[in-house]
Amino acid sequence: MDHWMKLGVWTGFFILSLIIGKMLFRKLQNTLTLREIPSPTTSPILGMAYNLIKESQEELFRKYRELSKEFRPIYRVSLFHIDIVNLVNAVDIEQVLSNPNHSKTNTYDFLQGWLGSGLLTSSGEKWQLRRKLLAPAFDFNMLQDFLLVFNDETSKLVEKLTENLNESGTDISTYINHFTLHCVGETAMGWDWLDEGVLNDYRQNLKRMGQIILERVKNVWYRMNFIYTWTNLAYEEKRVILSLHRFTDTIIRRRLQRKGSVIERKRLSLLDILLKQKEEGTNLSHEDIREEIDTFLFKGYETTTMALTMLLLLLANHQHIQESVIKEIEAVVGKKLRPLTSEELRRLEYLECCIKETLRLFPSVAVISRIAGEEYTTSTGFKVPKGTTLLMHIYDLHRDPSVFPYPDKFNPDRFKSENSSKRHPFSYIPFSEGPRNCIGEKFALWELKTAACGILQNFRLLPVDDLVDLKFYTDFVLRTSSPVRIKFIKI
Ligand code: HEM
Repeated sequence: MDHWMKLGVWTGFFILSLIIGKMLFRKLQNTLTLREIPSPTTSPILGMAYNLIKESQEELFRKYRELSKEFRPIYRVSLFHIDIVNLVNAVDIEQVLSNPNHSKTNTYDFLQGWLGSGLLTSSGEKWQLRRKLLAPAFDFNMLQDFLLVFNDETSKLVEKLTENLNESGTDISTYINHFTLHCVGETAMGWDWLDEGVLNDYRQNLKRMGQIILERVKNVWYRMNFIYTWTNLAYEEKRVILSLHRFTDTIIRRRLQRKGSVIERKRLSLLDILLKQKEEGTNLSHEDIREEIDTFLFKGYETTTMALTMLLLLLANHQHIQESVIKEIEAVVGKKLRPLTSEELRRLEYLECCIKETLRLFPSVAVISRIAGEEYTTSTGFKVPKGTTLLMHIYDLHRDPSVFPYPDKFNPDRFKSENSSKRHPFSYIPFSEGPRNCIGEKFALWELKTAACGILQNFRLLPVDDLVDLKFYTDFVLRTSSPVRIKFIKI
């Protein structure tokens, strides 16, 4: 090696050391800044990673609830060397959600193989374009079309429940899953002609996809792409994604093969809206369309399943509240099952309070995350460095006793306008808030109201299991780990 070459190597080595040194110094500085934030005592090196590996998902869910209670409004946990800041109060959460510089975390990257960079997973300019493109699919006129689907599917749900009445109670998951998947499937793609067997496979694949992502979130090694790629789980994920994509591709292709322009169809689905935009010159590839359809299904299916399940369970366990809802339905709609109008839905105000209270106690999306895009100071004076992972625990925010007295009690009156108008706007956020709030909020409310109304016109709901015995866990959606049973008494 000649003199100049040696000099070059040493200079390179020196510059690299400087860069690494600077990074380590910044990491140390950030760690010291974050150490100011209160934190539970955990395993010294592993931190919460120890709990992630060792404990069941139900146990972890319970542990986080305890931490939120003990450390409200803010606490820090660590996973090996990574510090995570947990927020449990309205002011701090507003600070994060209303600032677009705080971006989504890499947990959303785990979804990219399946959902590409669609509305949920994209950011910046691409997200803005997509949000604008999809907004017409959720406007009042489209919702009126979607209501036709909700009405049809409610009739089928009531029919199925009637055929399968069970003295010892019905495990409602099969029925609710079927209802919500059909609602979102038909409104997204107009798939009313689909075969049940194909749908069943699709449902199984969706479920497995959720489990795979949970495993990636839980297992620190699986978070590292260069290790994950070589695992059996990654291999299985590829297979599941292939099936999910094949399903959506087939539907898009079949729709395109139908005669005539999509603009001429009367009852439109989200797919029609996107194809219409393409016909009118918007630059949308087949993959772009598929990723939005898949996102719609992913976000619209299990969130509403959980909400409807918990609404029925809470009503079964609170007979006097169920009676009041039934009285309202009789006054607004009558006793006989029939298609509802949007005006009738609007007038079912007490039912809406029950849905809101259900989503307060059991928000389908229990936690959302962001990466701090810039350094900022929390309401209680702690500095949060740029790049910090932030978890916002909607579940615990909704159980803040200073905002919701007797927080564990099911009390829909909290949402009557006279009781809720003075609350901080970020103290109740089941659909999130700020620019990245849920685009499907109205869709979900209309669907839930239609189903609950049809069911209560036909059945009295009685409890089978005690609510306090239910165990929960969460991945992208809140879930129960045991079946939810209700006794349906036909009237
Ligand atoms: C009870 C039902 C629902 C709940 C509780 C819910 C909740 C949420 C929450 C909390 C977010 C923010 C996620 C985050 O920031 O990480 C979100 C986003 C989103 N939701 Fe929903 N959702 C529901 C139903 C639906 C439905 C029915 C659809 C579509 C049909 C839908 C589509 C979306 C989409 C596309 C986003 C991403 C929006 C964006 O980033 O611009 N959701 N939802």
